[in-house]
Amino acid sequence: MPSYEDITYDVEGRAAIITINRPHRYNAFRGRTVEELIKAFRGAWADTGVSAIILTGAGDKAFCTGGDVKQRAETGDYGPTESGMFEIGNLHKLIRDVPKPVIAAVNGIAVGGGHVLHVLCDLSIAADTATFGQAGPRVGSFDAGFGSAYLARVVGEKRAREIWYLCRQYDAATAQQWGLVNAVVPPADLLDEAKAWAAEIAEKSPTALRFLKQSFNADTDHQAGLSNLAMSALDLFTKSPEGLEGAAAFAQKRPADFGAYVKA
Ligand SMILES: CC(C)(COP(=O)(O)OP(=O)(O)OC[C@H]1O[C@@H](n2cnc3c(N)ncnc32)[C@H](O)[C@@H]1OP(=O)(O)O)[C@@H](O)C(=O)NCCC(=O)NCCSC(=O)c1cc(O)c2ccccc2c1O
Repeated sequence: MPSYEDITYDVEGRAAIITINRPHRYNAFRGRTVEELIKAFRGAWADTGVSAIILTGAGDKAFCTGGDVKQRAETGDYGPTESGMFEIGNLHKLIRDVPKPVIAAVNGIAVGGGHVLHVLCDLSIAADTATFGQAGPRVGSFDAGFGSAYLARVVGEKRAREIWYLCRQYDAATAQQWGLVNAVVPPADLLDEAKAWAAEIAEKSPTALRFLKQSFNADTDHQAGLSNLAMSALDLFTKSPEGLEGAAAFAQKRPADFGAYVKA
């Protein structure tokens, strides 16, 4: 069993429970977090005792607030990793490719890359205190891959554009009305509800579920190519003066000034 610093990994019954465990940073991910999430998802894939995977965040404030903007403001990247790579694109593909249903138990704020993670999960159950949104254009980032294209499949073009262009936070009731989440429950019931869904899934044919997941994915698998392109673009953009201004403004708790970057 690998030892983890940024996440916890547990198996209860036939459910693997993966928890992002950086509450001091509102469960924002750095390179190491992403690397550990990949190991955990691969472990759950390989474990024949696991029928479904629950992804959640530690504490009651945040599910995941995306990339660690403070780390980015300090070092210009998301910090060191064993592989030397920041593998968020591979994590996105893995959540889709693991042939077992992934349930997001959204226990608080899901924003930026954290919002993208729940969107990519097969199912989302939210605490009624959870909030949802994208933040990239406010902090010098964007996800022009699954984070925008697949989001538009889930909520429709107009709503996806609103979410990205305005960077607002939406409450759980709105998220449910928009089809972003399957169910909303009181915070105290969230994990039990997710486990109950996982137990219900565990009674079903794993082979049927595997084929169904692959079939649902097939229609949007071309977005993986778009995601590769988007991550290459993002790597360049987040190191540009415009991208760095967004991260610096967040870390310095001031509004970003992107005025110099408007192009004709
Ligand atoms: C999440 C918030 C809306 C919460 O606001 P609130 O007012 O409730 O709380 P605070 O702002 O006081 O935050 C509490 C505490 O947590 C720290 N924190 C919150 N979010 C982050 C974060 N993402 N990184 C680091 N630290 C965070 C915050 O600083 C406070 O700590 P103090 O010690 O200072 O008190 C609000 O916090 C917010 O808007 N957060 C930022 C959300 C955000 O911009 N996320 C990142 C978007 S970019 C991204 O996710 C991303 C994803 C990718 O996949 C990429 C891939 C490749 C390259 C780049 C990528 C990328 O940038």
